[in-house]
Amino acid sequence: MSDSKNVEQAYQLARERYAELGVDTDEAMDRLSKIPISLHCWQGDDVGGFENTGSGLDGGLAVTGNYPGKARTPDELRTDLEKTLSLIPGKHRLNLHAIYLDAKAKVPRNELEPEQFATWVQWAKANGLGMDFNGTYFSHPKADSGFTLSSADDDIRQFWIEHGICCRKIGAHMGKELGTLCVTNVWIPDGYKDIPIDRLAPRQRLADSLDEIFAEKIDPTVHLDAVESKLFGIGAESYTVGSHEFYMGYATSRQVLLCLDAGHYHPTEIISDKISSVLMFVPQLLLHVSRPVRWDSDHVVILDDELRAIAQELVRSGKLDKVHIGLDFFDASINRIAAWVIGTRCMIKALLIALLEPTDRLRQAEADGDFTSRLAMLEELKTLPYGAVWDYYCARSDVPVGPAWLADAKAYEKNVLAKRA
Ligand SMILES: C[C@H](O)[C@H](O)[C@@H](O)C(=O)CO
Ligand SMILES: [Mn+2]
Repeated sequence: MSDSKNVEQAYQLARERYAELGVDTDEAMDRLSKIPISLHCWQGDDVGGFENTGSGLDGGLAVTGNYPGKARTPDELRTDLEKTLSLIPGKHRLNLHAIYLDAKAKVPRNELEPEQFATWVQWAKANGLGMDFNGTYFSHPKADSGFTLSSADDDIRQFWIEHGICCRKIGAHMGKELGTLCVTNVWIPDGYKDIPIDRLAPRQRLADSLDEIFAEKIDPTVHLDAVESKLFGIGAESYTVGSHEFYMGYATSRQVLLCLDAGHYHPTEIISDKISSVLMFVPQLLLHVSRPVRWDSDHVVILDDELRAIAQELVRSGKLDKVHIGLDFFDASINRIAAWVIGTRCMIKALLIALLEPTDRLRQAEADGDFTSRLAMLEELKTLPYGAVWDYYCARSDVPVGPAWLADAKAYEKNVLAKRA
């Protein structure tokens, strides 16, 4: 009782501080509550999926750690997601990969249909969630050569084109069923470990394959396509077919969404600075918010400078409605539910901080050439009591305030995860 009184009192003080700067904290919270984050299913089981083919994770991806209790079945993953979502304020989305099908019999990836994802759609409906989708072009014998949609082998390339076509149909079905548009993302691992002679031909084949996948027009109010670039992967260090330049050109010329993954660039490159440029040329963006530590390590997202900069850019640009915010990290060295909760709460917190900024005032200082005030204000804003607004937002959203969620996650670990040994 006294805790909630403290939260309320701290909020009222914070509200006044922000009001002095012309910022309406209630309005910021209302806007925040309408921004969905697409939670990636693959944090729950280390990108394993439920195909049960015995193929390990590949495609240049790596998950480190062996924390006990990972989800082994679709039901376990859904239960873990329910727990996770109960600790995060707001209404969000689920981002599912094709290898997370829920089917009794084995179904080849080039024959997948909405039927194998029916339980996921039912579950999403029951929980008021939208869904996004991804083709899985890795962890499969037909990806063993290191090439999929850009393969020189016509059979292999055809197999993956068919997979891409199936996935769009599944994504469109999800969008229709759930009444909220689904983004289906394409990421492929194709590349060479060592220096290639022909850099062009695989890229030409990739463009042709994508054109075939995207040939059928789908109602953009139920489904959109996205393509994701990458700098390199383990085992594909010298050449990645789907580079940034390739996909920037492809997405611009075909007017599909570009996916910016925070871990897919040179170590000092940041996606926050790309958002405004890219949005000038593509209709919408998909983000894979991640945290690269020295490489594309997919660490759990935290409230660091780049996360804050991404959120600021989305708010300041006024383009929140053109950007689909997805997460992409996987850490098997800590409690997986906690990893989801930490990363997602940080993403939402970063958006709240950005929404609490007196942007018009800062913009005016910049327009006036008063860079002294711009810098001074940016620094002063860093110590304003956004934590009190965040706590109040959690309380009014009926989720734990402050670190209280951790006890809940630990209890779940003891009562559920630990029993999965
Ligand atoms: C599992 C994801 O699809 C994958 O992480 C992809 O989005 C990526 O970022 C690959 O590095
Ligand atoms: Mn990604």
